[in-house]
Amino acid sequence: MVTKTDVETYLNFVNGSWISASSSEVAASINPANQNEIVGYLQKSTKEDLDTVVEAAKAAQKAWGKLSGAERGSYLYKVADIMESRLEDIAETMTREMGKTLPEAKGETARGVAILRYYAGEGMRKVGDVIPSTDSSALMFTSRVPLGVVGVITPWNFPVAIPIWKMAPALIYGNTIVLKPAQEAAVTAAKVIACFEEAKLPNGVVNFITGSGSVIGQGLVDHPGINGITFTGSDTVGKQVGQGVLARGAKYQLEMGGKNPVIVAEDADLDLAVEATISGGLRSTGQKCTATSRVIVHSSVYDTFKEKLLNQVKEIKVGNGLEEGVWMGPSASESQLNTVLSYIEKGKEEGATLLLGGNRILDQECANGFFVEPTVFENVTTDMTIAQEEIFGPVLALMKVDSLDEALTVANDVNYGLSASIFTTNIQKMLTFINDMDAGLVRINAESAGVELQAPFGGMKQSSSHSREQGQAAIEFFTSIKTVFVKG
Ligand SMILES: NC(=O)C1=CN([C@@H]2O[C@H](COP(=O)(O)OP(=O)(O)OC[C@H]3O[C@@H](n4cnc5c(N)ncnc54)[C@H](OP(=O)(O)O)[C@@H]3O)[C@@H](O)[C@H]2O)C=CC1
Ligand SMILES: O=C(O)CCC(=O)C(=O)O
Repeated sequence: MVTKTDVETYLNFVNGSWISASSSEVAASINPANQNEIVGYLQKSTKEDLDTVVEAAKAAQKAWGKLSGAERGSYLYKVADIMESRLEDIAETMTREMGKTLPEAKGETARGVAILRYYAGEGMRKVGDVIPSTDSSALMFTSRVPLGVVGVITPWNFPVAIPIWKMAPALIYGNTIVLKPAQEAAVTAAKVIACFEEAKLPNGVVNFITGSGSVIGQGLVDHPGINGITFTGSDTVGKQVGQGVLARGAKYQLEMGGKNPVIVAEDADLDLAVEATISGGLRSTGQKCTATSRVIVHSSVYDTFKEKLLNQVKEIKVGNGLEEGVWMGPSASESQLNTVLSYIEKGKEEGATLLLGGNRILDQECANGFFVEPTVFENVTTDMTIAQEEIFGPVLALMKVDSLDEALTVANDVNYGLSASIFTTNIQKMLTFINDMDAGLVRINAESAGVELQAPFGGMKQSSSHSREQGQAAIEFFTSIKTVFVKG
């Protein structure tokens, strides 16, 4: 039975104050490890609420943009310190709200802190170049200006890291922001915003509004007061966001799906490859856009690799991510669980062989949650749905090949191109893979997941809008270049 007692209601954060939505309606965010537990209630905001939020962000932008980068950076350093002091609470909320294990949630929150400090430092770095003019008495240089108000639309799978890796660069380069987090992780996002509140950024610089994707997400996309949208989420919604923003001439950046392969060559260190396949594919219950989902293995080592993999996957402890010793939590929501189960059914129908898992876990401790067994298929061919579509669940598809050429053909035979790994000890194979793999991140002897905050992140093909986030690449989206010509 669901009880409402002691459950906090989270408000929108607008112009420096927490306020209710005009609808007076709230939506519950529930714990996917125990659907009877409500983690918090969130505002069901309306288009009118959104207008107020955008107005606040717009009004604050000029003064914020005029601060020096160092001044803006000093605010981000404060936010980082506050978030670090609240790491335990934020991480625990994340685990309760979207299911990833507590150590992963702590790691992600620490990463959020590090991203804030990285971009705080960016406030002191160069933003332009001096370019020689053909006129010898003139000075020509580039400068960067903020876009204005940036709409930040984020998913539930990295409820701290993704909002921060979008908000921190937006802010350091002088934009103000409106964050609309995914409903399934909005309590965690509210706790992140509370760190910005505590750091006393000027009113209106950071704003937070919850509500449905179709009303508030789409409302941001269509809003004339929003100068740029940065989005991470599904392929379908991402394309809709891009088209909507383009239609009114604003700027957009999309990070969408992946169908990431790992190639295991005949000369691979198989123990390393097994460990990385499990970590890359099943950590966070497979809910990473960089998760390994296709495991392309050379026929000469296939049987040994398979046996080692199955032996280790069988040992995975699934359960509530708050409990010590649990390696894999639940799917983040009932709808995500049903999506994963329907892909597993599709895999069976289309002729793949189910080697392990494949079921919802309904035993005592897991009965009220959205748990699914770690699942391994073999005899998967590239035309099958489970070899083509992003599952976002703990499902590995084994595919047998006879050469690196064949492995690369299979690996590239998808619409996505986010991340890819190879396990090999042969330098020539490494170089061929680096050259011929169509992915924004190519990783050698390392799992497909794992992003470093100081390096560009983004995909090829339909994984992104061909832009890059994080590191210094972020400046390209969050600013416009101004070319200045000064005649002496
Ligand atoms: N690449 C990645 O990192 C991610 C990929 N995914 C993929 O997407 C699938 C579905 O996940 P889901 O969370 O539903 O992803 P969505 O793309 O639906 O959601 C991402 C964000 O967009 C918002 N949104 C929804 N509809 C609109 C709209 N019309 N206009 C603007 N914003 C909108 C959502 O709000 P709200 O939460 O209120 O719906 C959420 O904040 C997963 O199974 C997975 O395959 C999901 C998450 C991350
Ligand atoms: O692998 C990571 O750390 C980041 C993945 C990511 O951006 C995502 O899943 O949305």
